[in-house]
Amino acid sequence: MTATATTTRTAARVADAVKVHGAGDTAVRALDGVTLGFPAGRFTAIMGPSGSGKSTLLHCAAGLDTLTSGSAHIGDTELGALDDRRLTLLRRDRIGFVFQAFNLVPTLTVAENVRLPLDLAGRRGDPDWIDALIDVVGLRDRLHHRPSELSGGQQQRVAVARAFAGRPDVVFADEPTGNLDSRSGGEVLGLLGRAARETARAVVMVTHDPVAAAHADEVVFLADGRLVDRMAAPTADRVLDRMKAFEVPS
Ligand SMILES: Nc1ncnc2c1ncn2[C@@H]1O[C@H](COP(=O)(O)OP(=O)(O)OP(=O)(O)O)[C@@H](O)[C@H]1O
Repeated sequence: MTATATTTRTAARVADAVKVHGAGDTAVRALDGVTLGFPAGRFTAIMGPSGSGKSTLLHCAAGLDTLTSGSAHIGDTELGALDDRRLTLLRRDRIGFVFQAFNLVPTLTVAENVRLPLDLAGRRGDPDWIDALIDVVGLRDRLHHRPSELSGGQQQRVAVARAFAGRPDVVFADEPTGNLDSRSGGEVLGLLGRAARETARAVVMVTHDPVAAAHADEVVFLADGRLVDRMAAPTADRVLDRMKAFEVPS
């Protein structure tokens, strides 16, 4: 029998990740030995109580912050081995970001905003890829509009297309629907999952919202800086129940 080539590539990962913020009496161990991989083609949500280390994990996995010990990789590249310049280039060329604030440039059109990271990097990019992205996010009839002429949901769809424009290994999203109503938020979340699967990229999202997390292929739960649970094929009710279990009875 021939072996099938179905092994999923791990787009980003952390191993034994420890992050201590501050020093001395005020030191906080925000990550306490997390080992976790984010597969290509999958949408992963990170959940956990306030202060459990979600943002710290996202920032360290994305090279926006450095680990105290352990390692973080994007593809085969270990982030701790890079100097500041190489880390900046890696973030620019191999990682996409989507934030709660859409962060679009108001004077540029939709098409120009999507291409912006490529233009700043002096890269031509892949026109077919960008063309396909425009269809995935459903903005073909808005390409020449400016952000102020778009709804919040449409603006965040532009930000999603921009995050994928440079064919990154992984897209990190930090509360991407925090500024959207539930319908637009649902559209953006559906889009993040579809973009992950159709472009075979990893999408990693931090959220507080069980409804948002239910759009992911898998939810990972942090508590006190540790990975304490994972849930495949999540539903909002199951995620909510799992979150309730973190609440300490008073
Ligand atoms: N720059 C910092 N300096 C000191 N402590 C920090 C810093 N950043 C985070 N922390 C602490 O590290 C712990 C984890 O914070 P983090 O922001 O990663 O948690 P979180 O799960 O994202 O929280 P939330 O859901 O409230 O956004 C918290 O105790 C927090 O107070």
